Amino acid sequence: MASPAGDGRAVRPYDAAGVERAVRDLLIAIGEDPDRDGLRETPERLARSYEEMFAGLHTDPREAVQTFFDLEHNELVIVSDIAVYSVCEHHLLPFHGVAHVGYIPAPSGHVTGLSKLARLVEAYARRPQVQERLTTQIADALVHALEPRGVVVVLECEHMCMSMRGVRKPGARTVTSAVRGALREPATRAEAMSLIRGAR
Ligand SMILES: Nc1nc2c(ncn2[C@@H]2O[C@H](COP(=O)(O)OP(=O)(O)OP(=O)(O)O)[C@@H](O)[C@H]2O)c(=O)[nH]1
Ligand SMILES: [Zn+2]
Repeated sequence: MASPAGDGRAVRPYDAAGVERAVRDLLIAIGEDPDRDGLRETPERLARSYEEMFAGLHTDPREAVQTFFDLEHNELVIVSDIAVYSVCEHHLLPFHGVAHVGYIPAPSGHVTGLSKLARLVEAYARRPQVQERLTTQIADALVHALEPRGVVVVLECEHMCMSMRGVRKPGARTVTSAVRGALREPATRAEAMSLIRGAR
């Protein structure tokens, strides 16, 4: 156990061979033949896919926000409709949708590159997640990196575990938000929410 991923957790290195073995066992357990033509390379493919989809376990996502600009802007900056693809930790099925990320820089705080907000979303999304934690982690990482006056993060996602199985309600949208600092004030929060809605 080593390499803390920015939140104090000890994380084992990615074990591709272990994933391959597990996927082969899974195929057998569901009643499939892992040696038939179409499935022979599936354990290796899925091991490669998981390495990509769970790469955020092995990085400190906060490193995504380390480009700062010396520019004065004391009002809202919002990047909306950032595509989100993550995996729910309950069923290991995808959830996907969009993130809207905004902040108000502090006079003495940092302004970062716009793409860095999307990189931050991406880094935390590439872990087994629940939508609430993903939302909170993005907001708290921005507070930590930028020391802004305020932060707002809104995620709107559809969970495949609710669409293709279980309750089977395709199209149901889960909306989560995390709001910090000055953006908790009703007027500022309302402005942010109307800008997010207006961008749609
Ligand atoms: N709060 C929260 N719940 C989630 C998230 N992703 C999936 N879930 C829920 O996790 C719950 C797991 O419920 P369980 O009763 O343990 O599992 P289950 O029998 O498969 O539940 P069903 O999905 O209702 O069939 C379900 O209600 C899912 O909808 C998420 O990001 N946040
Ligand atoms: Zn789920």
